[in-house]
Amino acid sequence: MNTIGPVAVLGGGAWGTALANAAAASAPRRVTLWMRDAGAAAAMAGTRENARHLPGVPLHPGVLPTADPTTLAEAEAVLVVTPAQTLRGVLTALRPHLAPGAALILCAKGIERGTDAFMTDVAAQVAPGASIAVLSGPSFAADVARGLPTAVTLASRDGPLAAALAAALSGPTFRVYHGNDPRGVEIGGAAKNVLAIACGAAIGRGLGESARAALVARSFAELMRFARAWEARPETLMGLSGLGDLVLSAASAQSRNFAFGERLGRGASLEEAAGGKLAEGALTASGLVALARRREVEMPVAEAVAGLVAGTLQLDDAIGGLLSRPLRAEE
Ligand SMILES: NC(=O)C1=CN([C@@H]2O[C@H](COP(=O)(O)OP(=O)(O)OC[C@H]3O[C@@H](n4cnc5c(N)ncnc54)[C@H](OP(=O)(O)O)[C@@H]3O)[C@@H](O)[C@H]2O)C=CC1
Ligand SMILES: O=C(CO)COP(=O)(O)O
Repeated sequence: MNTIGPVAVLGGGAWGTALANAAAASAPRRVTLWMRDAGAAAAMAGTRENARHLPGVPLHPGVLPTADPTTLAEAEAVLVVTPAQTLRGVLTALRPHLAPGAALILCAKGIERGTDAFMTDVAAQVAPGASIAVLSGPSFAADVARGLPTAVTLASRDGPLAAALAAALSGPTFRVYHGNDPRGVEIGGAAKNVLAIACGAAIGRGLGESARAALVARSFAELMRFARAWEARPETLMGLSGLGDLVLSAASAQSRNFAFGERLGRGASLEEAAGGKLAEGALTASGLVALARRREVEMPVAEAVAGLVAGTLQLDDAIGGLLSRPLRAEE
C-alpha cells in the first residue's frame, strides 16, 4: 500500500525531473518540483517539458514546477536532487519551509569538498533530527524518464521508513529496493563517479576493453576496501548502488563522468573535458582520497583520478604508475 502523500523534489535538473515524474506516476499525489530559477519553473509549467535538462520528456500532469519554497510545506517526503556540492546550501535555505517530520531522501552522488563529509552527514548537520534516506543505483535519468526498466536502492537507518519510501516511489518499470545501510549506498554512488572517470580515461587513451575490465575489477576492490573501513556493509557495495552503478558508469559514454574521463584520455584540457556538464566525480575525487588516507585504505585508481583532476598528474604518468605497482595477491 502506498502510504506516502505529497512529495517534493528539490532541483529541476535531469535527475530531479525524472524522479518527480516517477513519484507522480507511482501514486495519485501532488509532486512539487522546486527549482531555483523562477523563469525556468514558469517555462516548464507552461511547456510541460524540461527543455534544458531532460528534453523530449513530457512532464507528468501531477508535477508542479515552482520556485516558491512556501509550496514545500505539505510534502511528507522530500527528494533532494541538486548536485552534491550544493546540498548544504540548498538544505540550509529550504529547511525552514519543510514540514518538521518530512523525510529527506538524498539523491546526489558525491562527497562535500572542503569538509570531506558524506551527504548524510551534511544533511544531519543542517537538519538535525530529520529522517534521512539515500537513493542511489544504476539509473540514467533519460532511461527512467523513458520508462525503461531501472532498479535503484533506497536506504535509511530506519528500515521500515526505507521500505515505505521505496514502495511509495516504485512503479512498473522503476523498481526501488530498500535497505538499512545508507552509508554503504552513498559510498557506492560517490565513489563510482570517481572510478568511472578512470575507465573513461583508459578508453579515451586507447588502452582497450581488457584494460577497462581490469580497471572495473580493481576499482571495485578499492570500493570494497573503502566501504569496510567506513563501516558500510560489503553486501551493500555488491548490490545496485555499488557494483551495479560502477558497471553502468564505467561502460557507457552516456555517463557524464565516463565521458569526462574519455575526453581527458583523448587529450582535452580539464575545462574542455567537462564541457559545461556536471561530472560529480571530478569534484569528489579529492574528498574520497582524503577519507581513504584517513583510514589507511589503498585506492590507487582513485588517487590517480584525484591527481588528474587536480592537474598535478599527467595521464601517461598515471597509467605508468598503475602499471608499475608491485604485483601481489589479488584482494
Ligand atoms: N542524471 C542522472 O542520470 C543521475 C544523476 N544523479 C545525481 O543527481 C544529482 C543531480 O544531477 P542532475 O540532475 O543530473 O544534474 P543536472 O546538471 O541535470 O541538473 C542540476 C540541477 O541542479 C540545479 N542546481 C545547481 N545548483 C543549485 C543550487 N545551488 N540551488 C538550487 N539548484 C541548483 C540546477 O539548476 P539550473 O538549471 O538553474 O542550473 C539544475 O536544475 C548529481 O549528484 C548526480 O550525480 C543520480 C542518478 C542519475
Ligand atoms: O549516476 C548516474 C547513473 O547511475 C549518472 O551518471 P553520470 O552522472 O556519470 O551521468
